[in-house]
Amino acid sequence: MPPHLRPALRHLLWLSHRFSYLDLTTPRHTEVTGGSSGIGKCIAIECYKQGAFITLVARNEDKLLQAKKEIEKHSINDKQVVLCISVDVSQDYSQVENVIKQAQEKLGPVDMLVNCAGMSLSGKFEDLEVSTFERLMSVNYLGSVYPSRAVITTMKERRVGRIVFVSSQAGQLGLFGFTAYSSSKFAIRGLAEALQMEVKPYNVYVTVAYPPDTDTPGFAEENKTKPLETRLISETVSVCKPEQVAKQIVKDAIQGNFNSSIGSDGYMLSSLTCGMAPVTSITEGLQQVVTMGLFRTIALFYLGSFDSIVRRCMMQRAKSEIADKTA
Ligand SMILES: NC(=O)C1=CN([C@@H]2O[C@H](COP(=O)(O)OP(=O)(O)OC[C@H]3O[C@@H](n4cnc5c(N)ncnc54)[C@H](OP(=O)(O)O)[C@@H]3O)[C@@H](O)[C@H]2O)C=CC1
Ligand SMILES: CCCCCCCCCCCCCCCC(=O)[C@@H](N)CO
Repeated sequence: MPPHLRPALRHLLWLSHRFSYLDLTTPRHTEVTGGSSGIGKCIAIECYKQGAFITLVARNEDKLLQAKKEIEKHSINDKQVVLCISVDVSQDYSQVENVIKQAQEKLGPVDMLVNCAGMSLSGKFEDLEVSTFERLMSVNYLGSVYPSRAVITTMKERRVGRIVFVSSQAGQLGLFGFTAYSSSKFAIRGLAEALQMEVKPYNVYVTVAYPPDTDTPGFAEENKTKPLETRLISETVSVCKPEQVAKQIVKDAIQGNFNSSIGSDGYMLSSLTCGMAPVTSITEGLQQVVTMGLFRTIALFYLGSFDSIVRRCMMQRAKSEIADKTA
């Protein structure tokens, strides 16, 4: 057998025997950044319903307390705890490390970390402030690095752990209006792929979720400033409920799947953009191999329609400018 075939076969064998289910009823300590609103709050509820202990991380204390109350309604036993931590995950690493240490002293080592704190701002490249690029990179990217960095050593030592990153469909393709947002979400994928290769031998599994537009307070905020082009392009895919997105993310995370996506567009996008991402099952790998050409063909049609939306909007604007001048 050629020598390079041997590790490949070993990998296949490992895939077919892999058993890495994380049982949240044990109970597990799950920490959710951005857990006070939207997708993060629904993820916390989903884990709580399965018996986990929860730490919520976000800045605004009122929102945290309100979310805590809402989550506690779903308890399945009277030992369950919801802890709230108010911190900005994007500012100071030592502060993030400190508060996570305090949470671990109270509820034990973190078994699952969900990096869901994030924000989106859209606009044409030249209209976005330079500070917006810095802000989105620090919240969406560094805000995922800091908490992960703070828990990874203990996870490796214990040979237990899940790290979930919430990227976006806009972290799989670049769209009009998302120069600042998309790049911060693409960055997460690079981090996740590299980290997964490092921690897999320690039984720590990384999941990257790529949700579509989801009906949350953050989405409503984003829509206030969305360019027409961005709105029309993203309307190609329907808006999801945060509960549905959260269910899928938690399911993929406890199964140890690297990729988590929603719906048929989500499935196609993830398959098409799998690149050198780690593969979690033989079926997944086979599906990617078989569907690649077909999905690229479908994608060419999508790209054509996106380009024509952009061109139409440009012509429309030019027309109304001329009308304004002549009026
Ligand atoms: N909704 C959507 O359409 C989609 C969202 N996503 C991603 O999912 C994640 C959640 O989105 P969504 O539920 O809509 O967002 P929301 O705006 O509803 O909630 C965001 C949460 O993150 C917290 N947060 C924001 N900034 C910080 C910070 N610097 N430090 C600590 N906590 C912070 C917020 O609390 P506080 O403000 O009090 O700090 C809040 O709990 C984001 O990463 C987003 O990019 C991905 C695809 C689609
Ligand atoms: C075979 C190929 C299929 C291609 C399908 C392409 C569909 C593209 C639609 C992209 C929508 C972008 C959602 C961003 C959501 C987000 O992150 C913000 N809402 C955050 O607030």
